[in-house]
Amino acid sequence: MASIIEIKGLTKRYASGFEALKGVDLSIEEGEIFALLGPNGAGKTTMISIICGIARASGGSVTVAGHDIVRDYRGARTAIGLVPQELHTDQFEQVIDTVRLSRGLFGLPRNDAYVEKILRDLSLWDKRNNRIIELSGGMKRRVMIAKALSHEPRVLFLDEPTAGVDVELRRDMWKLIGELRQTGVTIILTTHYIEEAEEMADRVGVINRGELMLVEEKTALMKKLGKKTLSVVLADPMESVPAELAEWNVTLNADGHEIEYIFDTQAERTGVSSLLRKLGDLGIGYKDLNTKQSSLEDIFVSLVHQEKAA
Ligand SMILES: Nc1ncnc2c1ncn2[C@@H]1O[C@H](COP(=O)(O)OP(=O)(O)OP(=O)(O)O)[C@@H](O)[C@H]1O
Repeated sequence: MASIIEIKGLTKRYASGFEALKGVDLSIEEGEIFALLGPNGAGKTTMISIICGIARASGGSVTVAGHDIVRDYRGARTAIGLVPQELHTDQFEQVIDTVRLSRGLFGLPRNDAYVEKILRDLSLWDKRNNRIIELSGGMKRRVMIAKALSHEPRVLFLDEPTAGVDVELRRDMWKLIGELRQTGVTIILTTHYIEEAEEMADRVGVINRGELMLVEEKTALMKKLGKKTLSVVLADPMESVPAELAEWNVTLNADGHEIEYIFDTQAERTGVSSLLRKLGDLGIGYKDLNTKQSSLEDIFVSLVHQEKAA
């Protein structure tokens, strides 16, 4: 797949001297959904702001659809739709007018059929004549997306698309973003919800303290770094974990019916069979065994720990 964004050696030092980006290299492929995942203050918004021409880089280069963001700002910016973290738009304007206006700001001729399509895609067509102030929070967010799409960009940036929204709305947003991808637009979203990256992204970049710690296909990331948890459902409850199981570092659940063992699927010896043998030796019977994959949350926590230790 061809890349649509090329970021090389990107740095950002704020006037305060704070280094928010410390040499980021990243290439985004056309048509993918890329999640930039990181804790508060990691540098996600700074990176998006630079790519979108809102903030100036201190060093490095970025091209969007082949246009250098500094030398050919207009070309780069035209290829981008940005849905910022904060919702700002004229509250008294009608939905359809605000979307038409956004398109006009890019110097494009009026195109009622296209505007109708995006409003329909975003389930806003029925509300097209409403003033923004009359819409619910979720609808307002969708208006921001419609505005960002109004000039037919090739890349859509969503800066924390579901920050502060309830679970139901978050699921709607995920579905919507999945549908937008079907239209061929490349989507880059920032999030600190691991669940969100896990749900939607093709690839995930983990950023922490201005450094891109890793970029991986989501499934490969899960496989590579994923640990698994083995749950052993006991035939009879235990009061405490026998000393003989200390080397596996197992935990006993509150009612004593289940023990859990976390193991590395990539390790030469996972410890699973030796644990089960030991249970047999100790005469501890079990009724069921389950394993489950660790989430990105676990992966992220272990990455940050590894970095701290280094
Ligand atoms: N104008 C500024 N001047 C100085 N420091 C800044 C400025 N803007 C951001 N920073 C700092 O740069 C770092 C990165 O901020 P940024 O907003 O990019 O993080 P983020 O990953 O988007 O975080 P969040 O998830 O909280 O939105 C933070 O430590 C922040 O305090």
